Order: sequence, then structure tokens, then C-alpha cells
Amino acid sequence: MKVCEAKEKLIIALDVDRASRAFSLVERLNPFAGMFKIGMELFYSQGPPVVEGLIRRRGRVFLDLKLHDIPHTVARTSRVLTRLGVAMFNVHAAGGRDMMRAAVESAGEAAAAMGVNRPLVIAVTVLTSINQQAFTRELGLDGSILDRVVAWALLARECGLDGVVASAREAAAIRQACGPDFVIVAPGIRPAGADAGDQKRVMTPSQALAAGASHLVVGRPVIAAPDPVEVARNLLREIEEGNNG
Ligand SMILES: O=C(O)c1cc(=O)[nH]c(=O)n1[C@@H]1O[C@H](COP(=O)(O)O)[C@@H](O)[C@H]1O
Repeated sequence: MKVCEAKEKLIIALDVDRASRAFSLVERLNPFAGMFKIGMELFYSQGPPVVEGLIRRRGRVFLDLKLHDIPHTVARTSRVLTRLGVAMFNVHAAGGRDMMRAAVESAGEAAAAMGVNRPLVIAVTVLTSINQQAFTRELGLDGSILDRVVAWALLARECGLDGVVASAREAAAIRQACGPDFVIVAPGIRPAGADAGDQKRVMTPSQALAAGASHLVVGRPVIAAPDPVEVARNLLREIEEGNNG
């Protein structure tokens, strides 16, 4: 895989609470990542200016606010997020068909009014911090995580969404069910030997790519490392080599 293709696959999670820290990471990691993820911590502490600031620094933003509400509220919020100029945002598949349709339609309308491409809209399936035991006993859901993730991926695709967030452990089954162009964003990525922390369904970068993930989300292994640039460079190398066998 060429370096530029590999770079597009890597998303760095900017899980910090200050814009200055986020921007310093972006400046150092821009050569290695195709997108930066702004999640709840950074957005709730710094607000929309952090998104605009990152875009000005030529970063592409995945805004990870995991919308989950009634269709009307999600539609209006999707319009707001689209106007911020993000490249991708997410909603919870558990919000259901009408909510997912509302998100994608509203993002499409807002983007058309601005004369820009619609951001990718993807559905969070089963969080990577959930294992089968918690899925069954705490969430009270029937069947296997794998079957639920694939069912939600198919529903998301039917609603016009571009892809899903799922663990790479489900990536092969999603790829088979949803086809080659479906976006599969996999968090819970850990280089071999790295601490899993609270993540339960993890894979290494090369395993995740071999399974069919289109994008890998990596947070702590990079941003909490003594040398984030070195870890990002190694990740990119593993991604490049991964698909070359
Ligand atoms: O939507 C997400 O990005 C997400 C979904 C999921 O199921 N699991 C998950 O870890 N994430 C996010 O991916 C990132 C993973 O970070 P690390 O575990 O530090 O690599 C965090 O910012 C999470 O909020």
C-alpha cells in the first residue's frame, strides 16, 4: 500500500481537553494521519471553535458526538454539525431507522445548501468496551455481539449511511454483508503488546486491516506515549506493510 493510502486509513483520537494541546498534536501528527477525531471531551470543553481551528490547520475532522435522540433533534443537530465543515460524524445505530435517515437527509440538505459534499455519516454499533457478558447481562440484549453489529450495519446501509463504527473483530462479517465500499471505522486498535485499558474487543492494526476495516481509530497508544510521533510513524508503517501481506 502506498504511504498516502495508508495515511488516509489512520484516524487519531484527540482525547484531550485543551485546544492548544489538540493543535500541537495535530501539527506533529498531520504527516501520519488522514483524519483527526474530536470527541465529547474536547468538543464539550472547547466548543465549535476547536473544530474550525483544526480545519484551518488543514486537518480533516471526524466529529464523534455519537448522536442518539429523537429524529427531529438529530436532524437539526446533523445540520449544525454539517455546517461546521466536518468530514465525518456519527450517530448511534440504536437510535433506529427514522433517526438514522433523518441524520443523513438533513446532512445532505445542509451540504447541498452550502455547495459542498455531504460529510460521511456513520453509525456506532456495539461499543468496543462491551464484551459478550456485558452485552447479554447488563444491556439485556439477545444473541451475539457479532450478529447485532452486522444487523445494525445492514440497517445503517439501508438508511443511506456511509458506514459504521465497530470493533475490527466484526469487520470481516460487516464487509461481507455490506460490500466493498462500506466505511468500517474500527476503534479498539492496539499495537501488539500495548495496554488495552477499558477496551474489550481489540485488534492490532494489521489484523484490523486484514479483517476489512477501512479506517483505524487510535487514541491513547499515540497521544499518551512519551513520543507520539514515533508511535504514529510505526503505526503508519504497520498499515502500509499490513496490506502488502
Ligand atoms: O465512536 C468511536 O469513535 C468509538 C466507538 C467505540 O465503540 N469505541 C471507541 O473506543 N470509540 C472511540 O475511539 C477512541 C479510542 O481511543 P483509545 O482506546 O484511546 O485508542 C476513543 O476516543 C473512543 O471514544
